[in-house]
Formats: sequence, C-alpha cells, structure tokens
Amino acid sequence: MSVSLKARNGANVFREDRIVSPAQLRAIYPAGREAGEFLARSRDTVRRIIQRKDPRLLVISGPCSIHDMKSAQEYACRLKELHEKHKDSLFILMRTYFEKPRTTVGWKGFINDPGLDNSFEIEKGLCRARELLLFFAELELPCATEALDPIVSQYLGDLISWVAVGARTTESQIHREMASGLSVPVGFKNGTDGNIQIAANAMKSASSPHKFLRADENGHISVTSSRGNVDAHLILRGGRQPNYTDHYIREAERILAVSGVNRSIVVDCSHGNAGGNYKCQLDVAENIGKQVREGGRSLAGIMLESHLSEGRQSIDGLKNGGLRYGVSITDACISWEDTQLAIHSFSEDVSAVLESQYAPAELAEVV
Ligand SMILES: O=C[C@H](O)[C@H](O)COP(=O)(O)O
Ligand SMILES: C=C(OP(=O)(O)O)C(=O)O
Repeated sequence: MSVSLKARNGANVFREDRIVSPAQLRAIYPAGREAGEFLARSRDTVRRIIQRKDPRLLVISGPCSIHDMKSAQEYACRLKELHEKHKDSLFILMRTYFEKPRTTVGWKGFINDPGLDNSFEIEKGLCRARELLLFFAELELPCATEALDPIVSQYLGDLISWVAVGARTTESQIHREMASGLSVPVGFKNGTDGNIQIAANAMKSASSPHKFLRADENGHISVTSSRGNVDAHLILRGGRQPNYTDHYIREAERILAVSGVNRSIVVDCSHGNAGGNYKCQLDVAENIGKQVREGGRSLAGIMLESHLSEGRQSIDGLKNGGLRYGVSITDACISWEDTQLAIHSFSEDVSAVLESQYAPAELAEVV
C-alpha cells in the first residue's frame, strides 16, 4: 500500500509514505450489523446522560494509554463485568487512548509507534487500534478516546462512543472544528494551568457550525461543513491545583452559564486533580460521589486512569529485560482492585440518589 514520495531538496520533510485511506481501513476491519447497532445505542446513551435525560452517570476507566493488545483485552473483559454489574446506576466506558499529547517529546502512543521502539509503523498502529476497538464493540463494551490527530478520527470514529479533547489542544481551532463534526459527545478539558474559560470557549465554538479543511474518508482534502456538536461538555482535570471540590464545581457552573453552553461536567480524577499522586484518584472519586449524593446536578461522570496493576514503568524497560504486564508506560494508574472499589463506591452514591428520585418502574423507563 505504501508509496514513498520523493522529497524536495532542502525541505524539512524528507519522506512521505502514503497509507491506506479511512474508507479502505474500515472495509478491511468492518463493524458488523450487531456491533454497529450496539455502537449507535451506546452513543445515544452517552448523549442522553450528557443532556441529563438519562439520570445515570458516566465512568470512563482504563489505562492512561493502550500499549499492548493482550492487557487491553484482559482489562476490557474485566471492565465489561463491572459495566453489567453497575448498569442501573452507571454507564461505564473503557478509556481507550491510542494517542498521547506530550508536553515536549516522548512516545506518542500506540498508533504512532505500536512497536514502542521508534519504528513508527503508523499504518500498523491504525490497523491494531481498529482491531482492538472491534473486539470491544463485539464484547459490547463502549469506548472513549482522546481525539488528538484530526485525521485519526476518520479511521476510528465509528467505533467510539465518547471523545475528549485534551488540555493541550482545547484552545486549538482545528480541534474545535473537528469536534463540531464528530457525531459523539465531546468533552473539552480545562487548560493545563487550570483555565476553565478556554474549555467553555471551546464548547461554544464546537457547538457552532463550521466550514474547514479535512481529509475525507477516501483521503481527499475536502472543504467540510459541520452542523456543530450540541453535546460538547466540560472536563475538569485540575491545573496548578485540583479543581474538583464543590467550590470549583460551582465556579465551573458559573462560567458555563455565563458562556451559554452545556452545564454537564465530567471530572477527570487523575492529572492535575490527583496532584501527581495516582492513588489520590480514589479520594477524588469519593468526593464526587459525595457531591452527587448532595445533589450536584451538573456532575455527569468521572474518569479514572486505571490498569491491571498499579503505578507506571518506563518504556525503556522494553530494551532492558521487557515490560511488566498490565502496568502503564505513560501516567501512573490505580490497580484493578482499587478501580473496583472506586466504581463500587461511586455506584452506591449514584444509586442512593436514583432511588430517592425514582420509583423502580419509572427508573426502568428512563435508563
Ligand atoms: O496523560 C498523559 C500525560 O499526562 C500527557 O500525555 C503528558 O505527558 P508528558 O508530560 O509526560 O509528556
Ligand atoms: C493527556 C491527558 O490528559 P490531559 O489532556 O488532561 O493532560 C490524558 O487524559 O491522557
């Protein structure tokens, strides 16, 4: 498939390799009818939760980054059990992050470098990512991802039920335009310094129609017309200090109201909210559960960075005796055991609210 194109003398780009188009990749790894129906239902549920028409809350849980197929599949099978167990109170999605935005340089994720060895087999990364997402769709486990490279979303978007735009790209017009055309709810993170207004601005932009340049499904550069994404929402991820406590939630609600955008807020329990200690995610999740019990209506869900085993390891381990199975190679994650505890406790808090607000028959109608 690859065609190496001749580079111009003196140019900073010295090589271009053409790869399979989004339409071709989708044809090689198609979503079957049942998977397609499941994905449409999942996206609709996430939409209804963001619009607060379905009173359950979202939980987005999974590794900071996907780096191997086997541990991702094992994690998914375990998470599927929790998805079923807590389905009356929560809608659990797997955090399936294939692209990593780096502060400076570093491994940019499984699509960019699936071999983890600077071989940069991007076409293979896209194939493996699609294969994995199809495995999850067949398992009927909904997935969430960060949309970093707007072209990648053309390859994988049909298999995803919730998208984040990261703290480093929330201010980017390109990402706002992309989000305006994605057919799933998109959460915008506050900036790395904690600025919430830039996320509200992003929501305003993404919920508006745009005309912009994009590669279409055949890889042709096209002027794309989007309707605007009415399900753009806020993700609080902390900044210079955490921003998940009720004081910050009130402040975020005020900014969203003044900006005239959606009021729904997802809290990322990791990153700036965990203040550099991954274990603190448990305290953040517990605090959000408490706020939900106390009536926090804008809270739409939480995100956890979680893997089979806790902590993190350096990617250099690959060269020095191998990587430890099920341990993150980017940000540190909580263990599977702690994940179960956090989700169980959050589910109890949400259930208490639902039971106080709905008779069982009424609840069955709205979820
Ligand atoms: O979630 C992952 C990281 O926080 C993000 O990719 C930035 O990582 P870096 O600061 O290690 O580059
Ligand atoms: C990079 C991430 O988060 P943030 O954009 O909040 O730093 C992430 O969730 O992987």
